[in-house]
Amino acid sequence: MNNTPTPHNAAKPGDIAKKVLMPGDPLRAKFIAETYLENPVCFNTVRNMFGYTGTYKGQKISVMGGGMGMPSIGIYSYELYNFYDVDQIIRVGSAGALRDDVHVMDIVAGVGACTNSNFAANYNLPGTFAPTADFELLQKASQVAKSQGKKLIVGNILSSDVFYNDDNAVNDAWKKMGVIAVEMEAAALYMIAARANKKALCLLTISDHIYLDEAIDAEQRQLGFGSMMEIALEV
Ligand SMILES: Nc1nc(Cl)c2ncn([C@@H]3O[C@H](CO)[C@@H](O)[C@H]3O)c2n1
Repeated sequence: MNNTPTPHNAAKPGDIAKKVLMPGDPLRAKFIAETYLENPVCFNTVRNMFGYTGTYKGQKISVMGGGMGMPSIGIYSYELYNFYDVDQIIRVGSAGALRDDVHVMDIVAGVGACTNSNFAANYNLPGTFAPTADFELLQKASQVAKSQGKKLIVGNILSSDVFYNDDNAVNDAWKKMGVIAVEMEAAALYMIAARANKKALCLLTISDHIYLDEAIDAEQRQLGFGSMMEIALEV
């Protein structure tokens, strides 16, 4: 470990567990810590990107917000992997469905993350990098979901730099390739993990549908998120 604390994370060496859950919203990180972890201790309040470490079924685990967008999760995940010796980060987020057979409240695992971002330019590659989830984490999540009697939809997702598309035709283009849903962080997390030779997985609860008129209320959002959390905590 070096450079800790960082400009973005006040945690000291040893404050953070090897396993980290990462929602986008730091208030969601606070909720997860207070709801699922025993004796949660806050290790970061820099920029209000809250991070906590506690135990779940006796195992040390941390939860920290990653923010919205690839630059943000790129900073926090880079520091966790490279400066705090974190082994695995599971992003637990929300996404908008593209496929017609995917609906709000469904739980999705991104085996791959397409992107319109230029994030990979950082690595000076002679071609197109394929950001992918760690197979062991994905396999475990699939097993846990099955043991909990839950459907886990596994496939390609899209990490977009844009929430408000100027031309929604872009959604049609991604949909024709079978992309399940759109969010804004997974591709960067997968690239940062690959470069650091660490593990990452993105689990998503579908909160919107780009094409179908489906919406969920706050209670359903909380319920759906909880169902996904019950999987993520066991991976
Ligand atoms: N582009 C986009 N589109 C839709 Cl329909 C989304 N639904 C949830 N998100 C996620 O929630 C935040 C945006 O509200 C982002 O962090 C993103 O990962 C979405 N991001």
